[in-house]
Amino acid sequence: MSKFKFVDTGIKDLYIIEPNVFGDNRGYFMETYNKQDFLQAGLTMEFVQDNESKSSKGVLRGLHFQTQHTQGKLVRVTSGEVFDVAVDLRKGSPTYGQWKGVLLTEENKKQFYVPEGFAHGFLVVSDEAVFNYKCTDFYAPEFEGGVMWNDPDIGVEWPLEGINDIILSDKDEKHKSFKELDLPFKY
Ligand SMILES: Cc1cn([C@H]2C[C@H](O)[C@@H](COP(=O)(O)OP(=O)(O)O[C@H]3O[C@@H](C)C(=O)[C@@H](O)[C@H]3O)O2)c(=O)[nH]c1=O
Repeated sequence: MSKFKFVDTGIKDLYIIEPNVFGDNRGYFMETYNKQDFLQAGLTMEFVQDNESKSSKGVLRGLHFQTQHTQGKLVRVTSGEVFDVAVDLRKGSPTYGQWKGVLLTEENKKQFYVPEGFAHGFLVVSDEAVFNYKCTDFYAPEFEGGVMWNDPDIGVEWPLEGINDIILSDKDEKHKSFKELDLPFKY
């Protein structure tokens, strides 16, 4: 029996994954990844890099992708809360240009699998958040790309209530618009 629930998002290959949490008088235990269970659900990717970042409220990291060494990302939050977003950038996909957002929190322990060919980003909605993720390919800064978080054609509905300032990196201030992108991703 799989220790995970793989929830369809309406976008092919993009999943919300809910782990089975075993609580007892000591606290809890959960598996956060299990190759066999993922394989059984049709998720055949292999991970080669694990990352962690910490950010304060209002930090928005995104929307990122790599044009070569494209990365699938299995993401989760171990402290705090973020609104996590994936945008389908695969030409020929029936959901090309569409986005999906999910609240990932320390409490709900949800994970999001963002496959290759998607832009990915998140907004921190708690005072601080620690973000952890596994990637299917290595960081390749020479192939880094991004699209503006507030691109009007993508139209992500970020939960901005209670957030006075959006905090971006210099890199994230300068991304192109969706219309200006010329991407290699195929469905
Ligand atoms: C992403 C990454 C960054 N770095 C370094 C480069 C830089 O000096 C510092 C911070 O990098 P960045 O500003 O690109 O970090 P960040 O804005 O957190 O980038 C991440 O954002 C989220 C939304 C993603 O989807 C990730 O794939 C990644 O793009 O860390 C690595 O050494 N390895 C890595 O894999």
